Formats: sequence, structure tokens, C-alpha cells
Amino acid sequence: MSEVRVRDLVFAYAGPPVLDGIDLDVASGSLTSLIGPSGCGKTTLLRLLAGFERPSAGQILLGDREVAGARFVPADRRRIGIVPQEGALFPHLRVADNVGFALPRRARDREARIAELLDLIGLAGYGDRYPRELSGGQQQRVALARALAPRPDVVLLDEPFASLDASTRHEVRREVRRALHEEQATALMVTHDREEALSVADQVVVLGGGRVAQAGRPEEVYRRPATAAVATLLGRASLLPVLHQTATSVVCALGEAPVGSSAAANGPAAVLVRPEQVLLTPARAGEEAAAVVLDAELLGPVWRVRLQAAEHVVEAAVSITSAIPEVGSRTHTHLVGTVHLVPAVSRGAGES
Ligand SMILES: Nc1ncnc2c1ncn2[C@@H]1O[C@H](COP(=O)(O)OP(=O)(O)OP(=O)(O)O)[C@@H](O)[C@H]1O
Repeated sequence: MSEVRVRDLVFAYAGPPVLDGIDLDVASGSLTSLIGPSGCGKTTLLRLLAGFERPSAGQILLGDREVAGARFVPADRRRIGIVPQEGALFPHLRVADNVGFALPRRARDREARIAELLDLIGLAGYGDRYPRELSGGQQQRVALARALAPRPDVVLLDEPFASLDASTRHEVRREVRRALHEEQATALMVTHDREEALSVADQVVVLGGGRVAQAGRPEEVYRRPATAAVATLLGRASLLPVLHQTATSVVCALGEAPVGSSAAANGPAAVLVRPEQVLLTPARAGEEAAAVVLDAELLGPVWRVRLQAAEHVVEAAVSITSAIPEVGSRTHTHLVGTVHLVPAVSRGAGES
């Protein structure tokens, strides 16, 4: 499998550029998830990588091979495997023939490769079935096997789990990740789902405004987002003004916390507070406290508690095993661990 390199890629359909200077690296044998607001150009970028569109400017390299730039290699000569959202299998072909579709009919190792892939996706023995006899999750695994069969240089997955229900989704994405790793596939996956983007990938790339807003390891982009927009795209977040700052700590409406990192070295900053960082201690009768409980919503393992702290509404995640904070009650707040600072945006713009 090859690494993918994209340099200063520009693309426009008819009006202004949808992609306006994309730089991207995907290491050989790794999985990158691509996430961004709706309409930011994720699918367009996949189409450019696949060779379905020609860039207006810039370069795409698969390994050492330039496929777009000074020259243009068409889609059928790029050695790229594609896993679309759903409905990708040929309904009239059995599972084995779907998997072997891109393998030459007379190839000596055709049957062995099909068997190997069915085994890889946990569907050994399903080769004689038709797609309609499989569940949605099994169909998506077959679509992956079909994309991997000819040992492509790169695999592109366009929201491959979007049509699956929540419980199947978890299992199928774990399976797909394992299969991609076992095949040492270089893969790029578009997703709308922040949890999916963070949980399956070696690298998360966030698109916004036609460019790469941030690229990094999942934990890095979640914990140390470059901007308020990246922070809120990847998880629940409150962005609070800095009330006071020393060399090592900040004070905000929820109290004081040490600063762990900052993406706002050159200007005004906001404090990024994730719900899981906010610890609540109910105030005793008559005691002054920083926040008032507005409401609480059960999400399963945690309560999502909304608090009013000064003029800000802030979210806290309270474990189901703790006491439920009473609506209207006052509570002390404590920030767990260090906080990260992002460049301040106009009020309300980055809150979720
Ligand atoms: N064939 C097309 N012709 C003209 N404009 C298009 C075409 N396809 C997409 N666009 C526009 O290009 C922009 C990017 O679309 P794209 O589908 O790549 O975004 P996306 O990030 O994948 O969106 P979503 O998350 O909603 O699937 C959008 O504004 C879209 O309306």
C-alpha cells in the first residue's frame, strides 16, 4: 500500500472553490478519518483522490506516482478501492463473486484470495449467499472485501457505516478497522460522526473553509483543537472567556485551572471546557456557589447537566452512578485536570 500526499489542492465545480489549498498526508498502512461541516467538500476530496474529478490546481501523489498535477491518471488506472455508503453490492451476484468482481476471472489465486477475504471479514461460509440474504453490516463488510480484493494502493470509504443502526455500527466499524489493519491498507474514510472519526482512525483530518483546519492523532485534535470550530465539531464544548491569567493558570466562570496547552499564543483566548472536565459539588443551604443547575438530560451512562455560571450556559457530564443534581439547585464547580486555550471568537459563535 502507498502513502497519499496532497499538495495545495484547489477545486471548484462552477462557482468559488470548494477546496482551496488542501495539504494532506496519509501514512502508508494507516487509516485517516475526514470530518467537517456539511458541504465542506469531504466527498469532493474523495472524488478527486479517486480520479472522478480533475483538480483546478495542486497535486496528488499515491506513493511516488503523481496521479494529478502535471499529469492526470484516470480513475480506472489509479488502483484505488472504494467503499460507498450502501447498496454497493451487485444484487444478482453471490457474495463470493461480489468479492472477486475486480479480480481477473482466470487469476490462479482468485478463489484463494476470495476465501482469504471472506475469512478476514468474518464471513467464511457465506460465499454462496446473495447480498439480500445478508444484514446491512454484513453487506458493508463484503463491500470492504471487494474493495480490498485486488490489493489497491489506497482504499476510500465514504460514510461506510451511515446506514447501520447504532449497535451494529460499533461492531462493524471495529471489524472494518481490524480488516484494514490486517491488510495493511492505506485508507481514508469520510464520516459525519465525531465518535467514529475519533475511535477508528490513526489520524483525524478536519476540513473547514476549503482547507485542512487541523490534522493529528485523535486524542491530539480532541484535547488540543486548533480553533473553537474544531473543538465543537469533535465534541461537546463550552468556550469561556478568560477572566484572569497567570503564566501557568487561568480563571474562568467555573473556577481556576492550570493551562495544559494553548492554540492561542498570539491573541485573545477562550478556555475550552469539555463536559467531562466539570466536577459538581452541591452547595449547602445558604452557601454561595458558582453555578445553578438549569436541567439534566439522561444520555445513558451520564447525565448531561446544563448549568448557568455567571452569564454563560455550560455543560457538565455527571455519571449515572452519582446523585442527580437537582434542577434549580446551586452547585460548586471544579475543573478536572488542565485546560486548553483556543483563539477567542465573537461571543456564541463557537458554542455547542
Ligand atoms: N456535482 C456538483 N456540482 C456542483 N456543486 C456540487 C456538486 N457536488 C457537490 N457540490 C457542492 O460542493 C460543495 C461540497 O460538496 P461535498 O458533497 O463534497 O461536501 P461534503 O462535505 O461531502 O458534504 P456532506 O457532509 O453534506 O456530505 C457543496 O457546496 C455542494 O453543494
